[in-house]
Order: sequence, then C-alpha cells, then structure tokens
Amino acid sequence: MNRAARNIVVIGAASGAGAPDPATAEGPDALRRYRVFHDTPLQHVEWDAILRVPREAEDTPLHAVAALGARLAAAVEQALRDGHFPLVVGGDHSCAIGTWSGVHRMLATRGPLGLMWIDAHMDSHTFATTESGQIHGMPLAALLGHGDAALTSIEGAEAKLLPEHVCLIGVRSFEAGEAALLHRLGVRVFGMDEVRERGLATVFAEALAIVRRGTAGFGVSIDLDALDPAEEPGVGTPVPGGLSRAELAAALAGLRNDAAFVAMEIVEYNPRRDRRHLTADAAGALLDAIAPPARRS
Ligand SMILES: NC(=[NH2+])NCCC[C@H](N)C(=O)O
Ligand SMILES: [Mn+2]
Repeated sequence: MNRAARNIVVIGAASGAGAPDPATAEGPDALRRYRVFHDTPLQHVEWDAILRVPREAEDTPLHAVAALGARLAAAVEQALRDGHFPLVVGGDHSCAIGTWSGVHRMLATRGPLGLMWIDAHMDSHTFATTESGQIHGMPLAALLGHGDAALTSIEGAEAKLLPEHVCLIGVRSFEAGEAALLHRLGVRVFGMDEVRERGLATVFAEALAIVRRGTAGFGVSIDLDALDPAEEPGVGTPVPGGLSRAELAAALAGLRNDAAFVAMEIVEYNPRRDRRHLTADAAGALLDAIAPPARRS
C-alpha cells in the first residue's frame, strides 16, 4: 500500500524514567496540546493514546522502561495491523525499544527491519558500559540484542535489528564503550563531521540504501537532539553543532509515498526547555515533511 493512503496514527509514549531530566515524559502531552501534527486534505493524522508507565512498574527505571516498552510495542503492532503508519512520540529515547520491537514483530514473517537512527548520541550502551546509568543511552544496543534481558526480550528474545540493516546519522557525542560495540558489530555511523563534509543529502541517500537492502521495510527514529540546540532548545540532552530543521525536513521529504517506510518516531522533546514552542514546531515540521502536501493552496 502507498503510504499516502495510510492514516498517520500518533502514539504518545510518556517515558521519562530513562533520562536524567524526567520532563521529557511531558513531551507527548505538550505536543498534543500545541497541535503541531496537522491533518492535510491528503493525509489524515490522528492522535491515538498517550501511553504511560503502569503504577506497579514505577519502582525502578528498568521496570518502568520495560513495562512501557511492552505496552508501546503492542500498540504499534496494532496500528500497523490496522493498516496505519505509526508515529511514536516520546518521551525519552528508551521508548524506542518498544516502538521497534513492535514493528519488528509485525514484519517478522516477511523479513528483517531496517532502521535509520538520527541522533546526536549513539544510545548503544549496556549496563556494563554506561557511564551515566541512564537507559535512554541504551535503546539501540537493546534492539541489536545487547543488554539487560528486561530490555532485549520485549516481544521475544531475538535481536530486533541486525547490524547490517541499521545506521546512525548526526552523532557527535558518545562514550568509548558504545562506540566499541557498534564498531564490533559493523554498524555504519554517519557522524556529524561526515555530514558536514559530504552534505546531508549524500549521507541520507547512503543511509537509505543501507536500511532498504535486504529488509522487508524500514523506519526512522529521530531524537530531536540531532537538531542544533541553538535553533531547537527543547530537548533533554542538548549537544552543540547539529542538523538544521530545514535540512533534515528536506531529506525526510524523499521518503514521502515510500511504501517500504513503515513507521517513524520523534523523541526527547522537553517542553520545559523549549522557547516559544520552537522545538515543538520542529517536531511538526518533520512530520509534515513525510506527509503528502496539500495540493494547490
Ligand atoms: N537519547 C538520549 N538523549 N541519549 C543520551 C545519552 C547520553 C550518554 N551517552 C549516556 O549514555 O548517558
Ligand atoms: Mn537518543
């Protein structure tokens, strides 16, 4: 099915236990309140639920992330089964474990999942390598099958991603342990230096080839901290020197009407650090980029 024919269903994931500043958990509610995700005459966009950590799992961050992840995986899988295009909105990036475990489950009978990870960070730690202890620094490792079983076994114990189908774009802050894991696995990392040297369009085309090759479908996980915090301050863990909203939107626009593009995720919006909805508007612009534009005006 052509993606243009699919409804975009926005699923909020109020994850905050995976990050040092829990205010990212307020991200989905703020983005819904600000109405940044628009319907167009050609694209129906509708909010589904905002999922939260169940009471009984609030005792530790690991329980919270795992329990919310399981809920989210089920919701994402259902949206796909209903023929929709899920847009998951975080919350801290630990929610990615749930999002892509759900997409993996849905695609599993057809083939592997490709994933483009657009982020200032690698998010590829395990508890053995993390320096901060924060689970939002771990979701990509978990999806690749590395880390605590509570994180790697959502929707089954198998790895949800194979290294050859994954790539990262925009990285400019990481620690040795996670870089070593990605290097050992052979995951392609397009760091910010390479993006600046070669241009985002070139890098994005190569990234797209990686996530398409040999996969049954691909997704994009966008950490808003990939963007430059001078332009977009409303994120949990800002790092200077990122992508501009306009260049990322232009690259994403190439995915419009792409039938193999199955789901997207936008995470780490922190309304308390935002200025005048700037970063909230960026989230809206990134969704607009992949939705077919209104014809005429
Ligand atoms: N999704 C994120 N914002 N992750 C930031 C991770 C930062 C750092 N590498 C850590 O592990 O703590
Ligand atoms: Mn991240």
